[in-house]
Amino acid sequence: MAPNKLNPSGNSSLSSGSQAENGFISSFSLFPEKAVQELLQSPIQASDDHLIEFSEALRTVAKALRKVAEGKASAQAEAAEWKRKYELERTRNLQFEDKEKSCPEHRTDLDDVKTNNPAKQPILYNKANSNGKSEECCSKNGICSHEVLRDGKPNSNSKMVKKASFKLQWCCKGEQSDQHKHDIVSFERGNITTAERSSKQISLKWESCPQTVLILNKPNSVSVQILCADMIRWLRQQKKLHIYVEPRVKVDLLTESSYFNFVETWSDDKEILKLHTKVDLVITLGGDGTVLWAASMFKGPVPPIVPFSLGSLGFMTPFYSENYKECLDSILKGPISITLRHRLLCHVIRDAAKNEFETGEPILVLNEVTIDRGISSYLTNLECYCDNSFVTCVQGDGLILSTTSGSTAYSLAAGGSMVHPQVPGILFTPICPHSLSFRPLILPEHVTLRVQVPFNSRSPAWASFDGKDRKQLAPGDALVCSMAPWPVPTACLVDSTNDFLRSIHEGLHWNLRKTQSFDGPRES
Ligand SMILES: NC(=O)c1ccc[n+]([C@@H]2O[C@H](COP(=O)([O-])OP(=O)(O)OC[C@H]3O[C@@H](n4cnc5c(N)ncnc54)[C@H](O)[C@@H]3O)[C@@H](O)[C@H]2O)c1
Ligand SMILES: Nc1ncnc2c1ncn2[C@@H]1O[C@H](COP(=O)(O)OP(=O)(O)OP(=O)(O)O)[C@@H](O)[C@H]1O
Repeated sequence: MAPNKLNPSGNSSLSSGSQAENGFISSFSLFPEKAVQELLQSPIQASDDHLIEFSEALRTVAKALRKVAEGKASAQAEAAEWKRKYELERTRNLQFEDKEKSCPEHRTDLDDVKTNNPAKQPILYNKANSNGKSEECCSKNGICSHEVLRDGKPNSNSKMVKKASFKLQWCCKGEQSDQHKHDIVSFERGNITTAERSSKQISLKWESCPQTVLILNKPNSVSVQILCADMIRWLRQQKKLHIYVEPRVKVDLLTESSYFNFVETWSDDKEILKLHTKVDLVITLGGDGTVLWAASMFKGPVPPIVPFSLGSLGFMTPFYSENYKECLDSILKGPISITLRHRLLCHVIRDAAKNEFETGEPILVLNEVTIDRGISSYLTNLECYCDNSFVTCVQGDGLILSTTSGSTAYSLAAGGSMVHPQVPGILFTPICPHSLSFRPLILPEHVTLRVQVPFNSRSPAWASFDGKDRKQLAPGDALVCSMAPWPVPTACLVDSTNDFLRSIHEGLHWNLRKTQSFDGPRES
């Protein structure tokens, strides 16, 4: 039997099987094949026309739906941006109000700062010191936390030590400059906050001595445990510092010796939220993962981090543990060259939520947020919007939204460019896109990105944050992401550029090639 529209395979046994089950088909089987085809010719053509009409209608509906989704995305992105701005402004206002209450004579100058009067910005205010002498708080080439910290309310907890004050300075090509200093970085009570991002070399100078250090260890490492105990003894005996460790580390230390009774920790995870108000300096003992862990503990401002390398790669860990005493000695004296590593603030927005504000806690990432297909074998289908514009639909294994610090991590493996960590920007890197023309992008730091799992997606997507905390994104859910106002200040061994270049040379053997010899053909 030849193939035809009713029986494309031409398989007669199949059609006879159908006859038994289906009276409609069996009535057609009484006609000869040609007659059946003639009979069906005109209705099938008609139904083809209907199909064409129907598919055109579907296309129009899809277009309209895309428009609606774009409108919704743009409204939600705008709402997220306004929420971020509102929260930032509110925090600042509360801090200013606190200060005004505790120090009403500063009202005029603070008002100038509040209203961004550039003429008044560089100098915060002067205040009589304990000897009655006038003391300038903020010197010419930087901003300092001196006054802010000195004015802080006395803490009810007698064990609490006030945070050390410090001054931030930055320079361009070796020259110090205080231009834009209040636009770029500000801090209240010793917490660093960025209003805009700086691309200059930044140096931190202590105004008073650091007194409290938090040490974070990579787990399950004997060498880290030994180094940590040794470092704590030295910091206590030689530097008279207060020391915090994680509860698990304190247990290990006490098992070793009751000498470590003085080491402080926390019993309730809520106390972690207040750590930034107590800690002057964070020391990490591990690899890049421990720096990511340290950053994740601070949901707002982050104290300066000194990362010691006890891992295999160490892009963010420039300090060698062998000479930790000299390193810490010089860091505690200052000044320290620092890299302000920008973070991304991510919100998962559930379609079931009635509005943006019903969604879960925002998540901060230092490297990247990844949206991938998880265990599903289907292509991801992710609609991406940047501010109010449709960017593209990602069809492939997924998408990485990375900071410039994370550009040497997962994004690099997916074909993204390596970017100096001090460059402000968001990397938009597809993972195995099923399209030859999908090249990675680098977007400016001020944009809000939205990645939406469309309702017609064949499977859910999965978001993970610095390689952790996987969350399912069901069809209709979205992830909104923008640059966070709280960078992670990490101490540099030399400076941010030297450290970055050293890490790509040593860590990745970047552009390593034998030099061509002079011995050979050359231009005459
Ligand atoms: N295919 C990949 O390259 C791949 C896959 C998954 C996760 N990752 C990365 O691992 C990170 C989590 O790190 P972890 O230590 O918790 O997990 P991990 O122990 O699996 O280590 C992953 C590796 O990434 C390196 N790394 C981390 N941050 C880096 C950075 N900013 N620059 C260069 N290398 C970096 C680490 O040194 C480590 O060698 C994620 O944020 C992601 O960037 C990479
Ligand atoms: N204090 C900590 N508590 C819990 N987990 C931690 C802590 N510090 C690090 N981790 C986790 O342990 C894992 C390994 O840490 P890290 O990358 O520092 O060491 P590593 O794997 O030996 O280094 P490298 O990746 O350079 O070889 C990471 O996933 C990190 O998130």
